[in-house]
Amino acid sequence: MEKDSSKFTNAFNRFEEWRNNVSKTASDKIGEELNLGSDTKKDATIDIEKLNIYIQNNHILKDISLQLHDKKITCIIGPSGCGKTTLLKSINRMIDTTEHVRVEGRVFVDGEDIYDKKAEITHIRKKIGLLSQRPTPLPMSIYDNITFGCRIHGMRNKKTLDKVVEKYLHATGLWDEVKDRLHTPASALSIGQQQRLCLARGLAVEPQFILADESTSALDPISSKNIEDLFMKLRERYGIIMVTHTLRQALRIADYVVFMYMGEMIEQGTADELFNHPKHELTKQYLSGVFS
Ligand SMILES: Nc1ncnc2c1ncn2[C@@H]1O[C@H](COP(=O)(O)OP(=O)(O)OP(=O)(O)O)[C@@H](O)[C@H]1O
Repeated sequence: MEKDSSKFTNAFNRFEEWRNNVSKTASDKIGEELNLGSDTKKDATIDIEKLNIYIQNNHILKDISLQLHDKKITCIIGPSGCGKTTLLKSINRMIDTTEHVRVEGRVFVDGEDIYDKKAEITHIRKKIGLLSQRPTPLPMSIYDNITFGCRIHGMRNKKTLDKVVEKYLHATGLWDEVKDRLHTPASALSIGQQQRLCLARGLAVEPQFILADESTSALDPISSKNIEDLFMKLRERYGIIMVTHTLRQALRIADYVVFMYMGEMIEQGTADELFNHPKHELTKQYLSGVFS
């Protein structure tokens, strides 16, 4: 049995090495092309205070208090059904789209209580973009996908919109791949390209935070690595909060980790604290594969 598992680990490590080599060119290019300009953006935080969420009277999130950091990647991990996606959706009020939901507690984004009666949802979602599990291009051209949010927020000038399209296609390493077909349907792009386009669309409205819900799980290994590399670059400017099922992915990219179990936040800390010195027995069991 031990022999089998070491065979598996060796095969996995060889696969990772291959993937790193194959994706190196693409990832170098993203590094070169990602020019987001000088960073004058002030650091923001997300403060979650005693958040409880009930769906159809089931207590889904239990008394979560947590601070999420700007310019860092925080990975939310935990077994299936523990509430990771619900937590993510509660941070930009996507949870409001769930039927029979009740929210108690408060979520402050850059000091603003997003559950305050006066809070404006469009404004909140502009501050906190969401990248879903599967790419969700709008049924329109590449160009219109990127400018969609900007137009909603009142940007009309054609030259400014052209600049936005070029900037964020560069930022996501897509410019060279699509610059000659900006006005063709986004649906014709590969799945990996579509996911980068969705990220470019989210970035174009200048959010403070990016939420990513297993955003690489539907992608092939190379496209998945490209998105990971992008996140590593983007954290110079944005706070990224990412739900992942893959512990190896969290190990590769997380600055902070939050471990959840059955609706509760069991443990949180820096990646080093949580992976190398977990305090809670449940965290230790989860990391060692006792349950998944
Ligand atoms: N719209 C809904 N109606 C009823 N129950 C829901 C709804 N959305 C989520 N739940 C329940 O809330 C709990 C948490 O779900 P959630 O999707 O947040 O978990 P998760 O940790 O992201 O799971 P997974 O890793 O499998 O995606 C689950 O028991 C789920 O069945």
